[in-house]
Amino acid sequence: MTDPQNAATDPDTYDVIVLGGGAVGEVAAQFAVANSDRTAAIVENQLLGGECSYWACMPSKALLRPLEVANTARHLDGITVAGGVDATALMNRRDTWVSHYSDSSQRKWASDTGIDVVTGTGRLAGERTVTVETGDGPRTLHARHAVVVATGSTASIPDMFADVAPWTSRDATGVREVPESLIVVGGGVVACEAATWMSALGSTVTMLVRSTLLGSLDDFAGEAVAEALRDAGVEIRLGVDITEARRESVDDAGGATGVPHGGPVTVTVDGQEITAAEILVAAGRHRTVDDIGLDTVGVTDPSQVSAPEGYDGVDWLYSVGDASFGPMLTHWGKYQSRIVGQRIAAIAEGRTPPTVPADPPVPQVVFTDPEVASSGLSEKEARATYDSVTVITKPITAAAGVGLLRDDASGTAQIVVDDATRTLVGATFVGPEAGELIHAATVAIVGKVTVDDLWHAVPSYPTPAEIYLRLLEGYFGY
Ligand SMILES: Cc1cc2nc3c(=O)[nH]c(=O)nc-3n(C[C@H](O)[C@H](O)[C@H](O)COP(=O)(O)OP(=O)(O)OC[C@H]3O[C@@H](n4cnc5c(N)ncnc54)[C@H](O)[C@@H]3O)c2cc1C
Ligand SMILES: NC(=O)c1ccc[n+]([C@@H]2O[C@H](COP(=O)([O-])OP(=O)(O)OC[C@H]3O[C@@H](n4cnc5c(N)ncnc54)[C@H](O)[C@@H]3O)[C@@H](O)[C@H]2O)c1
Repeated sequence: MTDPQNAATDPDTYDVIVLGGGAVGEVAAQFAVANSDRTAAIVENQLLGGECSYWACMPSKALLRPLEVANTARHLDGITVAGGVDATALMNRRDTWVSHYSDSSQRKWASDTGIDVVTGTGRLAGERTVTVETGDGPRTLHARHAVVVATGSTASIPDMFADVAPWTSRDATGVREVPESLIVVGGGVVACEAATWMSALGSTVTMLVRSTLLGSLDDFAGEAVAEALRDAGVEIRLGVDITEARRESVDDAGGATGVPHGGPVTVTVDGQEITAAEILVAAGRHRTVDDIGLDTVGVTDPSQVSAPEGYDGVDWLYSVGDASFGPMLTHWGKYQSRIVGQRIAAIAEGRTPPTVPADPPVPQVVFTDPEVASSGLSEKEARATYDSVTVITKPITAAAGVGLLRDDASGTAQIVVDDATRTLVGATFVGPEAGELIHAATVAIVGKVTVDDLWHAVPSYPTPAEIYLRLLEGYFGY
């Protein structure tokens, strides 16, 4: 076996090994070697760039943005918009944004950055060691400094749906043949976003939701999205119980995505049968940590291997992104990767790693129409966390700048203030450009800016950001 400390010329020894080459793993490798002669390998068994680049964020937002623009244009007096959705052109746009499912530009980036990509399935095999099943046989890699687990997640398919070969989010984002009708199981972010574009593409969509839409956010967010989806023709059944799912002829099309997986699907929901041409199961995601050899390094509880501290004081093993038991969001995983990469670099160079704030707020944008954006705590979470909070809620159109964006603008803006420190601890916006508005709240929460100081941060007139002024006026009783 190679001695990791004396293997400078061994092609199988790297300073850092990243297991899993999604968008998050790439950033971990990049920051671990930046401005140094350190070496890194990323082990990847599908496309470099991972779920976000080919099957999640990029294709879904490529499909949703033109729909949002068209909807806005339809609601601006003074211009006329002809026609509806050109499904083929929309899917072509999606294909462009996923680089036609080729990772050649990502591989070029890795090569230009001095990072090796080892193609194959990797597993931890003892301390600082990763074995990889490559097309050319097995390889054993050694890490001088660190191994970062960035193996991501896969769609969860509850047992009830296993035999019907349902569509997952990969099929929905990769849609090639639009089913005439579609049952969507779930009321989370994937379900709401996919219902938006599948309905616009011409599918008759029925959402079967066991609780409410966007249940982790304050109620007004899910209610606004439900109303808009219903207006767009989506049937939404909330609080339902699905007891059976069956499909007479299953055909997985050789693993091809976005095409029918067989004949019609029938589900029994609250005792009643519903049949549709296809079914999309959007019931959350399962972290890919079960078969990656964590047991070979003594890890019995994968949730303990987290960014930024590493595992139980061990400074060579980290996990980031969807695999890390944190929020499953690309920007959050990339943030973890910057922290971990900087930490690995600092330790390798004998420096003290940068300090990291304990609980930075997690922002999220749901790209429905209306858009939903949140950062930090919901009202429910804040009330459970702090002794006393003040919640200020305004119609999003209370700022003239929002009303100007589109004639049908509607939605809600909310801030949550901790009364003890008079600082923002959460914000939620529903409405046009909500995703852009939320970053100011994130900055205020991270900076622990008091409402008294925010009062002097003057938003320009007439921009949507004036909604902050309305909220502060509400706080101060004007
Ligand atoms: C439909 C959809 C839309 C989304 N939209 C957004 C959005 O708009 N914004 C947002 O922030 N987030 C969004 N997300 C979430 C986002 O996609 C994930 O948080 C992000 O992809 C996680 O990145 P990751 O690198 O941790 O994991 P992944 O992207 O899953 O990458 C992990 C990689 O590891 C590889 N791998 C796994 N095991 C092994 C192994 N043993 N050996 C070798 N390679 C391995 C996999 O092939 C994969 O490429 C969306 C998710 C979905 C499903
Ligand atoms: N814009 C974005 O940032 C974006 C977009 C898509 C996905 N994502 C992320 O991807 C992850 C996965 O999204 P998701 O929507 O699949 O998960 P989710 O956890 O947000 O929602 C899962 C939904 O499925 C329901 N569900 C779970 N098990 C079920 C069962 N057995 N039967 C019926 N319903 C069931 C839940 O009640 C919930 O409504 C999330 O963490 C999300 O944040 C982010």
